[in-house]
Amino acid sequence: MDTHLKRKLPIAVFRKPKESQLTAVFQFGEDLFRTADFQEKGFVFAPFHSEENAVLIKPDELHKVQVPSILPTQKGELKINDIDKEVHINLVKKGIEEISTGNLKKVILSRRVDYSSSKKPVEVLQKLLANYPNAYCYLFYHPKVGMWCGATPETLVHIKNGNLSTMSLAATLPYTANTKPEWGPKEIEEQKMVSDYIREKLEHTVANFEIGKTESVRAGNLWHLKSEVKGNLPANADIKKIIMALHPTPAVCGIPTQKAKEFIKKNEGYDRSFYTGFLGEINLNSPGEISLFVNLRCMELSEGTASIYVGGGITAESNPESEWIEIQNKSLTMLNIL
Ligand SMILES: C=C(O[C@H]1C=CC=C(C(=O)O)[C@@H]1O)C(=O)O
Repeated sequence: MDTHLKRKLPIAVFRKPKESQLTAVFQFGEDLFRTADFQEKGFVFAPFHSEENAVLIKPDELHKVQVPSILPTQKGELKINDIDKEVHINLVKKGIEEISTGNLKKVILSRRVDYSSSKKPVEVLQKLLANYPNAYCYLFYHPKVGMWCGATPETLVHIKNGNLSTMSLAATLPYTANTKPEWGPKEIEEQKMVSDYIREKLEHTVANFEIGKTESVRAGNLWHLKSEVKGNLPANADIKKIIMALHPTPAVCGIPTQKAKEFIKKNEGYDRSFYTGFLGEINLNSPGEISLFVNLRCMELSEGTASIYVGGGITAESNPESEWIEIQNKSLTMLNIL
């Protein structure tokens, strides 16, 4: 992996949640390929704004190894970056105002924070694997795209043997050991909006469509609300259409989707790039097997800088100060690694 990175060649390395196998996809040659219809074989990496097709890393060589067991890192003093607190609070207030006009029901508002870091990518990946066994941990590099890594708790879609599964994941509270979180109406509504959206998008395409019960799940130092979703695909299903119907869900964009997208583009004041896009394997193990995740709890690594991306769902009930604390807590997932 080190040699490949030194030669500045495209690579994607990932480990699925709760699994111990690490997969590395090596592409020889720096061509920038894109998927046309998700029928290709490889690893895809898609930005939030999907005007262009997702980047594809072709598996010129594929390696699967067991993840070496590494102990989780001891957490030291964390330096949270409070710069731009006012900027974010004002953005959230603007979101709440827009919701009060009836133009939007929900919008995810985010920011990017730069930290200086000289950590080697391999070391960052090792730490992600050791600290977040329940997350999808990855490292992605393409000389024409950049270097990204993360530990995401959110599935976009899995497809295998015609069975489809996804999840409705939203709402956040700090993780507390030994006690289950107490969710308020704001959080319950916030997550329900995601479930309703998925229902609307898939119910008529997928047979035996079913949304499971909502449960609290841990993601690092956070709790979220999650419902599992499943169904069966018809034999002639258009995979690209299904993926693009789910991306972006109101867990990362908002309701209604188009208006929320426009609000985000106009007001966030930075380019989300691949944050809140999606990534993962397509047809790598067998034709028709797809395993995609939403790019959350992630960072972009460039010379001496690690840029952490975080956001949170804003509804009519949101409190700007609490939303600020929430994204600070979310940024700890990556900050713990640096
Ligand atoms: C947009 C993010 O999280 C989403 C996923 C789970 C909970 C969320 C929330 O509570 O707002 C967000 O919808 C992020 O981590 O940057």
